[in-house]
Amino acid sequence: MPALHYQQQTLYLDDVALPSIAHQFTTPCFVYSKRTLLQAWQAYRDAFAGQDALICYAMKANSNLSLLKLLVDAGAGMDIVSGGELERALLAGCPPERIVFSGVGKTVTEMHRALEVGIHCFNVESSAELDRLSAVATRMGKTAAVSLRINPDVDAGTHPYISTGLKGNKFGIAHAEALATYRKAASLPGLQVVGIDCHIGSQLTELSPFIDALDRLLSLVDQLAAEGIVLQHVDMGGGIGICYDAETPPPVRDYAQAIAERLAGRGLKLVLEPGRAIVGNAGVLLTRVEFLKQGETKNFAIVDAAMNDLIRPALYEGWHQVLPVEQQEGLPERVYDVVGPVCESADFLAQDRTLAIRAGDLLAIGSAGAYGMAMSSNYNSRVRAAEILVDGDRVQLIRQRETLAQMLACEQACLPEAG
Ligand SMILES: Cc1ncc(COP(=O)(O)O)c(C=O)c1O
Ligand SMILES: N[C@@H](CCCC[NH3+])C(=O)O
Repeated sequence: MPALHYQQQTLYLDDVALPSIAHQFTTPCFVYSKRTLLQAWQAYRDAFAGQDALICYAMKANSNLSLLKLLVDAGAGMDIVSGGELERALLAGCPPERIVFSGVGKTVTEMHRALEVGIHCFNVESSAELDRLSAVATRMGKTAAVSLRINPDVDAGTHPYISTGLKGNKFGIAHAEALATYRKAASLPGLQVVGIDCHIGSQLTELSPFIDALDRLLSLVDQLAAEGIVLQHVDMGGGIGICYDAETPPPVRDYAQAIAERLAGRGLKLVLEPGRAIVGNAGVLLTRVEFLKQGETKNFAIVDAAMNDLIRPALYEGWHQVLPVEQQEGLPERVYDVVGPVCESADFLAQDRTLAIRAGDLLAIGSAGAYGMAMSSNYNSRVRAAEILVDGDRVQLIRQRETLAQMLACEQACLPEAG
């Protein structure tokens, strides 16, 4: 049984009817399937079981503590990009030696904390970052394990805003600079060079760009070894893309096999940082239609979720499935833009969808588990949505809806006393 399915015209996530969730928790809210989340994790774990692999879930995709804990308990490491994410990983019980720290702008404070707890590795993205990390580690009397993120200049064929491995992107160290930067890293105090990494983009639905990038990294590994800089691991960054619509991403087993063939006999450990592939299809955004409105050239379904809850359509023209939660018979089908209440024309969740709906109906926005809640904001002073986990027929609140008081607290605390 697929996680999302209709039973007598009502949409269920696993064994839970979605109207009951809306009734209990109101909308908008994110609803996740524990079974789908863990299946996606296990697919990665099983595919790489024969290799010496550390799979670090990229929590930027969804950093809900309860979901992190489920993944940590299932054996996941964590890929983090900030001090905040580090604290989340630790709160979820992730052993520090299973944490890798990515990102172009790590602060002194973040480096200090990561060294203090003893993370597995820093994925360093520039020569200036090497200097800073060396200084922080030396001051603390520690040694920082370092991997250099190399920008392999491979076209990932994904949306330009989520492509990261091209020359024009801010990420990583240029391929041409790689050897010189490794020499520098090897010479600095407080650092131990252990790996090489890349991340060429997100939502890749073909293997060839990953493989091209790996081949470029391995050629560097060989050149470094010839100079006496022997690496222990190669980190291939994020996971394979997911199916939002009609995409046909390759099975992770094929990816694992292609990597295994290339790493055979090299004695290199593998690190991976999948995010979207683990959590993307485990979640839906549940929303209610407030009004139907006929514009001059378009019909609008105005819903209570908005771009502040799910920004992917506005930001990258991300396509998400829209499913009526209760299918109605006898209603006319119309083509709608599904839009939110935010004052932006880009505030749409879907465009040009044929739906048979009425005001008051519930809609489920599909594949909203990754980069949904994690990218949400308070724009238009909207509170952040609740998050709910479904486990078979059980329902668990895993994040309360933010209250207005919570949203206002940081500013209210700065207001001068009345009087
Ligand atoms: C360095 C790094 N690792 C991992 C990821 C996770 O990528 P994905 O969600 O596509 O698996 C990202 C995001 O694109 C990233 O920037
Ligand atoms: N946030 C993006 C992916 C970029 C991930 C971070 N490098 C998305 O929703 O597709």
